[in-house]
Amino acid sequence: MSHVLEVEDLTVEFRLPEGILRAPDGISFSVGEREVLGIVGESGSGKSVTALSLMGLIPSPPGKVKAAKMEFMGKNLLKEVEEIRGKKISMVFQNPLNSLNPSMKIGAQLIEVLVNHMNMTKPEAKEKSIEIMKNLGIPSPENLMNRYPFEYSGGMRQRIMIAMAMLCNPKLLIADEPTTALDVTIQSQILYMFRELKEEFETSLIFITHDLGVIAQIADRVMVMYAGKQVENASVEDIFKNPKHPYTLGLLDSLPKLIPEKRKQRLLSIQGNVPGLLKPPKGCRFHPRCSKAMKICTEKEPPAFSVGSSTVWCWLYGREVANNEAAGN
Ligand SMILES: Nc1ncnc2c1ncn2[C@@H]1O[C@H](COP(=O)(O)OP(=O)(O)OP(=O)(O)O)[C@@H](O)[C@H]1O
Repeated sequence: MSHVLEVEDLTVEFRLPEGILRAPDGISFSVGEREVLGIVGESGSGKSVTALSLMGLIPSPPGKVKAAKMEFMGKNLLKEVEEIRGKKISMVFQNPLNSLNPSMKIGAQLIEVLVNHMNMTKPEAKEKSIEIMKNLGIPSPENLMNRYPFEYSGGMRQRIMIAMAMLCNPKLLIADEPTTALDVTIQSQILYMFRELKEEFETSLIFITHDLGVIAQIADRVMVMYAGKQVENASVEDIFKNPKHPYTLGLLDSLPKLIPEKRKQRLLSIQGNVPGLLKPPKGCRFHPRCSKAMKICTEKEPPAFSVGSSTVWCWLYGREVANNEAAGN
């Protein structure tokens, strides 16, 4: 699969009065054409900062983005993000009210994006906006153009934001917890819309959530983050059927309905809290909460280990590799 996005060793450093906070801290990942990469992890793991860094939206100071590679369709995002943002990469946030202008009619907001970014005339922009909303299954788009955001429910506003993000036909859409504020029925409708959109517009998607249930419905590949680090990167099938990292197992434990009874017995529930990132634990950041932690986990940060088609940052798999090597296999 060819990649639209390749990221190597991405770190965002915040220089704060209390010290330096790094989240994400040295993560690498890629997104293939029409692939949905789900990023999952507890609050504060660095999911949003990762997304904002791809959009060039990290406030500086205090933030500084560093990466060995941050390439989007052959362009260096560290240098050329201004030309790409809002056109070839767009983003949808959790709260559409913060992104929509409350005092402007919806139609005027959509038209403005196309006039400014795509050099369209107003009639062309109006026609295109209506076409995109129709493609996304938004009911009565002509009528909607003459209304204000407050006249619609949260779910409909989020649909409008998705239409707005799709106006310039982006190759990559980043959605940061876009369904978190919505009730479950509306949430599945919006997830369905994202799935359709991928096919309709041939767009790749980065979908950020703290909810593995949502990941199960939308992602092809999953990056699990913990305290600024990635701990596992695997296909959605492997994450659910053959999870590797004790943290992934712990997250799955909170989803009893999706897990066969037998496996549930050996899963761990995650005790404790995500550590403060100003002074993260030495070695593996998850070790203070991990029932399988070994001495090495408290001393040395785990490198990436390939296990089948998954990549996992955990010494449990390093031990296997080390033992195999010692046995001469
Ligand atoms: N502008 C900023 N200045 C200082 N620190 C920041 C800033 N933005 C984020 N951080 C810190 O970076 C870390 C990662 O935050 P981030 O918002 O990416 O987490 P998250 O995984 O998206 O969590 P949530 O699910 O709560 O949004 C947190 O410790 C946060 O306090």
